[in-house]
Amino acid sequence: MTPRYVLLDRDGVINYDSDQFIKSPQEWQPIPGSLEALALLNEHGYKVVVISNQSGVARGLFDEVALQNIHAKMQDLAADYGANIEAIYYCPHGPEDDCSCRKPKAGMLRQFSQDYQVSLTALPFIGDSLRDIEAAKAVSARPMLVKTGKGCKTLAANPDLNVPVFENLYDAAKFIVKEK
Ligand SMILES: O=P(O)(O)OC[C@@H](O)[C@H]1O[C@@H](OP(=O)(O)O)[C@@H](O)[C@@H](O)[C@@H]1O
Repeated sequence: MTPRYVLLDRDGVINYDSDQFIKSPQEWQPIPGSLEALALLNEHGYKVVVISNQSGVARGLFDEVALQNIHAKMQDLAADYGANIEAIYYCPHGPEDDCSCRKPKAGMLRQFSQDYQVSLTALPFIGDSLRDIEAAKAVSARPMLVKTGKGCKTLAANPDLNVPVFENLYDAAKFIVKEK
């Protein structure tokens, strides 16, 4: 059976976000229910892929070793719930770097599609920011907004978004797995 995928933003969706960035494993703390959400998706045949902007690298706030250590903690805690994150794509560049991978550009989504030979059309992409939604729409994926992280601010600033909105990742995961 061809595996199905769900794409996730990281900060503000899986873990608490911070205006000071998430700079270390100690600062990476899961949002309640998010690790259970990963397990729920896996149990229903969905593989989970993270798509994340990490401009803190370009800003010199942390290096890629620290980022790898953060992701090792995320994977370890997910495994404690029987969940697995299939892949993590991140953009280490800053707003001024004019790269092709920083959301709202869709470079990371396209790279995933190429790596896994998976169509992005209608693929769920769960995020908390407008740039997550825009990146999804750029490749005809299926944006879904959560109200955690920057989600409430995103909703208030963009009342006509016309995307499904969920309280949190667990509610979004329940919605996805209930679909045929
Ligand atoms: O939500 P994802 O993509 O997983 O990661 C977002 C983070 O990389 C950081 O993105 C920054 O945006 P700028 O990169 O400064 O525009 C700020 O919003 C930080 O608060 C936030 O922690």
